[in-house]
Amino acid sequence: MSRLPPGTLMQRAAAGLAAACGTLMHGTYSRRLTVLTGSGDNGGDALYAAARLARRGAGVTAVLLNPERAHPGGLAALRRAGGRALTADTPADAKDADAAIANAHLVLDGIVGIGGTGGLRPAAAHLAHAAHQARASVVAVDLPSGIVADTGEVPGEAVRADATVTFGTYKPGLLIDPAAEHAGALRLIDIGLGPYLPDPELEALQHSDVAALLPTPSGESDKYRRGVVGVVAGSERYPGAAVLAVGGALRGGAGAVRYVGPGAAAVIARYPETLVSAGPPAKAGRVQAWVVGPGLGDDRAARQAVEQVLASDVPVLVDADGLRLADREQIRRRTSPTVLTPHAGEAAALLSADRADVEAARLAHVTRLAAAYDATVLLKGSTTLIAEQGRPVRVNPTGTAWLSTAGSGDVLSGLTGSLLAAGLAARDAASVGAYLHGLAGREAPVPFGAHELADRIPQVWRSVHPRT
Ligand SMILES: NC(=O)C1=CN([C@@H]2O[C@H](COP(=O)(O)OP(=O)(O)OC[C@H]3O[C@@H](n4cnc5c(N)ncnc54)[C@H](O)[C@@H]3O)[C@@H](O)[C@H]2O)[C@@H](O)CC1
Ligand SMILES: Nc1ncnc2c1ncn2[C@@H]1O[C@H](COP(=O)(O)OP(=O)(O)O)[C@@H](O)[C@H]1O
Ligand SMILES: [K+]
Repeated sequence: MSRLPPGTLMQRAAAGLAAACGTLMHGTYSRRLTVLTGSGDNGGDALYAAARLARRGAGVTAVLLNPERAHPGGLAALRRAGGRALTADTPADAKDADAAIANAHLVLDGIVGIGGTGGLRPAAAHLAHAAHQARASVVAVDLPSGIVADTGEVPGEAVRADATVTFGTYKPGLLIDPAAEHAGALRLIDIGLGPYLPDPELEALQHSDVAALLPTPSGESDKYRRGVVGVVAGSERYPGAAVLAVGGALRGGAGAVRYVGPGAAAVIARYPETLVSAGPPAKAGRVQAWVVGPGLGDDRAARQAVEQVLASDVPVLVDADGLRLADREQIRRRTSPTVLTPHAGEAAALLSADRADVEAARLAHVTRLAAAYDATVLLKGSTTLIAEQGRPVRVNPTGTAWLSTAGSGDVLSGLTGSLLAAGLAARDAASVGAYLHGLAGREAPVPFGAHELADRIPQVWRSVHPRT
């Protein structure tokens, strides 16, 4: 801001916002736009954008939450363009304000942006509620008011938007649930901040990033050089978990999958290419990474298997029952990478916290878990996050709620373990595993069973990396 004439960034933001709204309303003439206006610069962006739309023929009503502190330049511009302003808490205006929201084609949420703290105050919450009830599309300016921009938490009432037009850079709250669910479709407006932004605290891989990380065999390759992944999963009671984890592992780029446990007959029946050993893991042949835990149960053999795998000197992925059985100090002492893949309930148990608190504050909890275990942690659920101490947290941009089906986590752990065996760093293996798994969930015809996810991986692999 200090390098540019005053107001330049706001004008850039308003121009981008007006263009996006014009597209969303399919034009401006005879369109009715209502602007919910707070007292900060977020309201200023909204008012200047509305003034541009009013000049192009839209009928604009601004509802001011705090008239004395409404952005003066923005309000003057709106009035010059023929827009009208109402005061939210004046009884004479309140009815007109409700009508303007109910009859609008589009409602702009300019209540608060990155300066907001806490949930919406009552007057703002009333307008947000009215907008949600109305037929209008709701477009949030920079972010849906009431969410925490930096964390994705929603501490109270918040706007529910159909789309969010955000400026300069994505905010964590637009990418992490529960806040991300309030944002709708995202549109980023470049206002020239790029060269001046600090390193991100949160990052999301794109197709090209994933393509560059995918393991590809070369002329020198043989099955051992490609990496062998060992899978310790399943039990007499849950043989299916072994099949699903091996199914994921066979599609993750390792050269061979070695299965250790009581589910060998079921595994071989479905995947004859699997190498099987009766166990325990310490007696099985050499592997380049282990996956331990899905459907393992919690008897003595299971406990011993987890301990032996953690005692190895190769990367280990611990999932499901493995998370309950693993000793925290043993994980902290390991010198090879460890990846933990809890869902919110398992993460809560590991941290002695409440599941609901984990789901309400995913970023804080995944970060805490990575520090407490000195491990790479992939927290599953409506938003998947991958944390490792000292590195930006990764948020997975793929996925669908259809993935919440029994056994889908088993496929993910096999897949991710295979990427580890193929030589990816722990954080990359977890991010790429979640990315492909989430794409498979989007591509598979719904409703699907977890084994269909595994079958879908080669197709999404090729869609990410067409030359394979
Ligand atoms: N910083 C920048 O580089 C740019 C910022 N811009 C805009 O400026 C916004 C930030 O503006 P401000 O820092 O003025 O802050 P905001 O406009 O986000 O909000 C601050 C105001 O809202 C009130 N408020 C805070 N929490 C509230 C709550 N829970 N319920 C009701 N009212 C509440 C406060 O009293 C304060 O006056 C950004 O989100 C963006 O829209 C853009 O104009 C582009 C450039
Ligand atoms: N609401 C949701 N939206 C998107 N993905 C979800 C949702 N709920 C669960 N998932 C994903 O589905 C998978 C479920 O894994 P998990 O909880 O381990 O189930 P299981 O133990 O039955 O295999 C994970 O990849 C998780 O991220
Ligand atoms: K807003």
